[in-house]
Amino acid sequence: MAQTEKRVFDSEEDLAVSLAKYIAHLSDQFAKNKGLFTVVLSGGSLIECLRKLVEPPYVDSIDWSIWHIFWLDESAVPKTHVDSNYKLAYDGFLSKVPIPLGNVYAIDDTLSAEGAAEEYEARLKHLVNSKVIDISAKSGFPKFDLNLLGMGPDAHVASLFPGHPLLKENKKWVTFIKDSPKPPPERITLTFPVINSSDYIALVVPGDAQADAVSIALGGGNPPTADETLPVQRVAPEGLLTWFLDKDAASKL
Ligand SMILES: O=C1O[C@H](COP(=O)(O)O)[C@@H](O)[C@H](O)[C@H]1O
Repeated sequence: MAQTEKRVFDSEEDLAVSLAKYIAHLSDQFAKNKGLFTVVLSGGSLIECLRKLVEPPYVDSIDWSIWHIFWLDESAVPKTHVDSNYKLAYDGFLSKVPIPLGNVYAIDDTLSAEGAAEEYEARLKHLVNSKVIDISAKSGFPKFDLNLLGMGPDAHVASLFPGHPLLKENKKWVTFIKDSPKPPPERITLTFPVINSSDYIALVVPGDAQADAVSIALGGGNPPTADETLPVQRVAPEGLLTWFLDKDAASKL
């Protein structure tokens, strides 16, 4: 069982402030101990929750030069498309902080979903060889320092959806889906073994739409189908899992 902590805030604003402090603290810790900080970004509401990080005091105190940015999942659409997780992250976060361009590893938007997944896995392997990304001694999968996860109302994380065979992928680092129940249908996603090799995972969940899923994951409730755990219930990092909930998301706990 992963080491887990739960933080509940009165408002989404308080959640965003605490998330910025948490990330800034980890960034300092990795700057001192490793000189590098590998960070994985989700799409969705996560990016809006990072808004305090691009404001003083954090924007000025963080050593952005050590940050290396990766994507948890991406839609198979051009980077200019409204469904692009790259576009969301660029507009809301990356364009506001001085992370070196060469440290931003976007998923290739010129390839098919299958091709982009293969290319991203090859790129991650290259970055392991060049010692930008660690490998977990325990799992043999890439080990990111911080994984910033969101969760959908159906308890999906990344592009790993309830009941989908991809939940059980245990060999690939990066895979693709062509029948996503949430549009757009074609997506690229990191797999659970990679997600769970992370040193730190922040599961950032604002809003009441996710309250049922939160209550199943944290309150011991039953998943909709008894024989199938929800995607979020499979999140169990080697390091520390911290839930960031506002009071609406935690309302059914
Ligand atoms: O489709 C996606 O949804 C999840 C959850 O999004 P949210 O808006 O409900 O927080 C997101 O984490 C993922 O990156 C995205 O592709």
